[in-house]
Amino acid sequence: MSTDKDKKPREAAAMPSRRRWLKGLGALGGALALRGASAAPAAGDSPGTLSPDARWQRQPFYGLHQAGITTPQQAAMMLVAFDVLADDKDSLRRLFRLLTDRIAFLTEGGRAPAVDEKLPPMDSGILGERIAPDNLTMTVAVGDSLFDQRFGLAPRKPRRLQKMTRFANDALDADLCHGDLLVQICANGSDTLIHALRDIIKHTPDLLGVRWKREGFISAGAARSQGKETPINLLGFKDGTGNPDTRDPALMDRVIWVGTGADEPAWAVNGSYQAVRIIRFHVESWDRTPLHEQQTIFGRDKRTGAPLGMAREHDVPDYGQDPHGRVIPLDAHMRLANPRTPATQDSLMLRRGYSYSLGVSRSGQLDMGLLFVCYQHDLAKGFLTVQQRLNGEALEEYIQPIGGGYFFALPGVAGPGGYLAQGLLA
Ligand SMILES: C=CC1=C(C)c2cc3[nH]c(cc4nc(cc5[nH]c(cc1n2)c(C)c5CCC(=O)O)C(CCC(=O)O)=C4C)c(C)c3C=C
Ligand SMILES: [Fe+2]
Repeated sequence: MSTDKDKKPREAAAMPSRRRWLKGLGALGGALALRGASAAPAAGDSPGTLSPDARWQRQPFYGLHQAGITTPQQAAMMLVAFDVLADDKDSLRRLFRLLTDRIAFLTEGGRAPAVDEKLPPMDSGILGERIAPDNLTMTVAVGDSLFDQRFGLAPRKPRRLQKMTRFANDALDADLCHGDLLVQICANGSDTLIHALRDIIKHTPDLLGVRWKREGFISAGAARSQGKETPINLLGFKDGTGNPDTRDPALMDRVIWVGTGADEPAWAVNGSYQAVRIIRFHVESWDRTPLHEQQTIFGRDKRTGAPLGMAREHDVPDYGQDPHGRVIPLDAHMRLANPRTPATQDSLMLRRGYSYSLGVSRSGQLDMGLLFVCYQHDLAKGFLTVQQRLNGEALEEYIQPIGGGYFFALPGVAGPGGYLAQGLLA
C-alpha cells in the first residue's frame, strides 16, 4: 500500500491541499443541511446543485409588466428568436395561451406529470424530477414581421415598431437577425435556460420554429449582488452604471413603460420597446490598446468605473463644467450616449447587457462580445436616437454589430386566466 511518504515530492506536496479541499466539501454539505427545510436538497433535485437556496428563488410571473426587464440581472441569459408557424389568428391565440401556461409553470416550478413509458416523457428531465424555478424569467416580445398580412394585425402594430436596418459599422448576418417573436430567458443557471427552451419547443412543434439563438453571462458575483454590483463586460469595463434606477417606479414609467397617454394602441400600455444587438468585440487589438486610450474611449476609469476626473462609480459628471471635453472627451462613449442635457432626457433607456463567448474564427480570433439589450418607452427617442449619436465613435474600431432586431415586449399578464398578447388578439 502506498503512503504519502512513498509519493514523488510534487505529488506528496499536493496531498494536504487535496485533503483540505475534500474537507471543505464535507463542511459545505453540513452547511447546506443546516438551511431551511424548503432549501434542503431533495431526491430528484438537479445533480450537482451546490446552492439549493438559489435554485428555489422565484420571480413572480403575473403582474402589470413582464418580469425580466427591471428584474435584477440573473447570471445567465438566452435570447431566442422564433418564426411563428401558426397560420391564422386562432392558432396564434393558441400559441400565446400555451406560452403563458408554460412560462407560468416553469417560473413557479414543480413536478412534470408522469406519463406511460410508451409515450415520450413530458419533461426533458435535465433539471431532475422536481423542476426548480432558479430565478427564471421569460420575457416575450413581438417583432415587426408578426404584423404582416398573416394575422391581420397591421392596424394594431405599436407605432414605433420597425424592422432593424443597417448602421454604417454593422456587418449583419441574416441568420442572426429579426424574428416574429423574441424570448429573453434569464435564470441563475444555464441548465435552466436550456430546460426552458426545450420545454417551449416541445410544446409548440406546429406553432414555432427557432430562427436564431445566443447565450450570455454576467459574473456570478454581480448576479448574486441583485443589481448592487455592476457587471464587467469583456472589454474589462463596468457596464450598466448609468442605468436609471429600477427601484423608482415613477422613473420606470417615464423611461421604460408605454403609458396611457402615449400615442400607441391601448393594448400596448405597460409594454416596452426592446432593441437587441449582437455586438462582436475585437478583443485582441483592444488588449493591445493603452489603458489611457481605453478609458478616454468610454469616459470612465477602468478599475473603479468612475467618470474620468471623479472618484466613485456613481458620481455624476457635470459636462457643463467641461465644455471642451478636456476631462471627458466630447466623443467619449458615455458622453455621446447620454449628454445629460434637458433636450436629451427623453433618450434614456434601461440596458441589460450580457457577455457571450463562443469559439474561434477561421482566422484564429476569439469570437466574443456583448448581447446588448435595452428597453425604452419609445424606440425612436431611445435606441435609435442614441445609436445615431454613437455612429462614428472611437469605440467602433473595436466592435462590430452582427445581428439582433427590434421587438415590442408585451404587457404583463394580470393573473391566472389571462394570457400574453391578450389585448393584441382581443
Ligand atoms: C444605442 C445604445 C448603446 C449601444 C449600442 C451601446 C454599446 C456599447 N456600450 C458599451 C459599453 C458601455 N456603455 C456605457 C454607457 C452607456 N451606453 C449606452 C448606450 C449604448 N451602448 C448608454 C445610454 C450609456 C449610459 C451613459 C450614461 O448615462 O452616462 C458604459 C459606461 C458605464 C455605464 O454607464 O454603463 C460602458 C462601459 C459597449 C462595450 C458597447 C458595444 C459594444
Ligand atoms: Fe454603451
